[in-house]
Amino acid sequence: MAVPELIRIVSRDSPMALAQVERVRAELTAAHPGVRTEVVPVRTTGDKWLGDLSQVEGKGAFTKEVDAALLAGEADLAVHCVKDVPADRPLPAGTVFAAFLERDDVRDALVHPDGLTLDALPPGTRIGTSSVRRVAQLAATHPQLRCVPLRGNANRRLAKLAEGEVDALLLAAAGLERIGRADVISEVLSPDVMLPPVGAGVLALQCREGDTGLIEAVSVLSHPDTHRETTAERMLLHVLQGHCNSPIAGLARVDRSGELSLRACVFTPDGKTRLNAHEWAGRLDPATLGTSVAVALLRQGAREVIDGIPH
Ligand SMILES: NCc1[nH]cc(CCC(=O)O)c1CC(=O)O
Repeated sequence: MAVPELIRIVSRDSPMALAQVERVRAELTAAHPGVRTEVVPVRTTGDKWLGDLSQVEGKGAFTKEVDAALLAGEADLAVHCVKDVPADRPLPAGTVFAAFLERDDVRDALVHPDGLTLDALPPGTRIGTSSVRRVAQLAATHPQLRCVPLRGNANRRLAKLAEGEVDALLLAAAGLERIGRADVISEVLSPDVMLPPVGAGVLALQCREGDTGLIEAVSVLSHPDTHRETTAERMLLHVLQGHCNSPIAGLARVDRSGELSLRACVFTPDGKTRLNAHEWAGRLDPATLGTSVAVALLRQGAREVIDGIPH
């Protein structure tokens, strides 16, 4: 196998994204000593536009410019948070996932300056989050709290918290760890309290379809159980065909015996309706499990819930 001498890696230019690239570089050079890597940072629409994401044309606000650089040949390998890669459509034509890295923490975390936990927050506490998934679940379990729209990368959100624009934040624990700020976490929320989004904590490596040498070289970084979980979760989302305003959560897990299961929820924005499905794969392959759980949710009325939300 001819490993390319130089691999140019494209990614968003946020501190979290660049930390992700460093992990990929470290894993690549460990697997292929002697390989050189170069970083090609790009700023995406999602980084530039700090308003409502549903007002940005189409999905993929955090991936479009990265994919374009890959397709234009300005880089050879793209690093994405799977969570930010649209699952309702195929990957951009001419590109493929070459690997899913071992999954990090999937859970959301509460950041409160005085270290309070979610249940201890006083009524009216302003929680900075623009995630419809977080807002819906919080509305259901903690209606006394107030969600305030807040966008921008994790570092900017922490700055806004410090400035007093909000009283607390909900952020992915994995993201905080990546930027070296796990110290601000006051509580890591169990998936039973806050079910994570599809693809939480997973990094994907994407290549040009024809780049077979690179695809083969990069595929050694792939983590088989993460691949199974991610495949089930993304198929769920593909079948459900949600939109930017539809709160959907989904978490697949491979347990100690190697069994794959998938739990997923579809909510109304106020959290008052919560459709729930949980299935074990048994003899089903991961993608078929994703379809099966989606169909279970559709039978409970997920289509009507999703289409009934303005977008
Ligand atoms: N939408 C931004 C984004 N994309 C992925 C992560 C977290 C890390 C991950 O799940 O891979 C975050 C930040 C957050 O939600 O706090």
